[in-house]
Amino acid sequence: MDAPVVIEVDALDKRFGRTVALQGASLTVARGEIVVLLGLSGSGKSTLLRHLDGLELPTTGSVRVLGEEVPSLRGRRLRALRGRVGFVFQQFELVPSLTVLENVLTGTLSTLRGPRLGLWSYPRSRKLAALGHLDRVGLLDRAYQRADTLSGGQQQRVAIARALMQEPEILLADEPVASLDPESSEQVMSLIREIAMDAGLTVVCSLHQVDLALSWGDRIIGLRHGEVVLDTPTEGLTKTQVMEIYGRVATATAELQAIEAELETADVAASAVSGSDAEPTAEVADRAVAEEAAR
Ligand SMILES: Nc1ncnc2c1ncn2[C@@H]1O[C@H](COP(=O)(O)OP(=O)(O)OP(=O)(O)O)[C@@H](O)[C@H]1O
Repeated sequence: MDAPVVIEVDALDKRFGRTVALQGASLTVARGEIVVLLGLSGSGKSTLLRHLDGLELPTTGSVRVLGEEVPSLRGRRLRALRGRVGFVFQQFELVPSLTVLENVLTGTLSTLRGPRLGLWSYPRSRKLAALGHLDRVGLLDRAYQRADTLSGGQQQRVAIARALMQEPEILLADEPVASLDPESSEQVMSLIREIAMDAGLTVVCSLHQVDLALSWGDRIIGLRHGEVVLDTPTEGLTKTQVMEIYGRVATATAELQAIEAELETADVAASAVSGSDAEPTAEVADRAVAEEAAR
């Protein structure tokens, strides 16, 4: 029997003033699927993900998640949905001055009454659960360390443990490794996949690297200028085919060249950084793209 559909987006348009962020985006995701949202910066990946959690409202179109029409949800019903959908962000969004354990515990706040100040204020069962999730992400020995003393990769693993506190059915990840070096990126992506497979989680993760999308996801949904231009399983798919699909929909040669340049630059930066103590890939890639643009 086919797995039930848990995410259903239909003809979604989103405008911010005169900026068109999404146009006619439609997709469905079945329970347990591990999907990559692939696209360049500005293609609408974050905006799409944010609609799935009710953080953005559509201009037109519909967004159904776990059977709920998300834009119509308010108050308690919206919080209940968000409790079933974990979110991991590019910049981790931890509270730097709190311990790792307290940060993980904040993942449970929506289910507790009243504010929580300090570790003692959380029920013991939650603390044990938080320690279990920290163990799962390999950071049990860092539980009492301040979050801002950890490396970027470790902070993202804490953010994953925090999302797991909700025991989500769906995990959304918005460029979770964009600010990490290649080695940490690989660890974090592997971890997300392992956890998803173990728990039968549905994952939608935005990325801009074609190679990573191909090696990590079961399926790629490609966005370009807010439109879905690709929706296909990754098995048997090659980078060249992905580029061809983007090429076919690119209206101007210059635009296609820009796409290729950005993807190539990211690859070159990745190989330049791996195995050395150079600066993180994303920064190298961003600077190279900026230099290219300035030429
Ligand atoms: N709150 C906002 N107000 C105005 N414009 C916005 C807002 N959020 C997104 N946009 C615009 O919508 C478009 C899509 O942005 P979005 O962040 O979804 O793209 P993205 O693919 O996630 O890019 P990135 O990887 O750089 O975050 C961009 O042109 C962006 O400037």
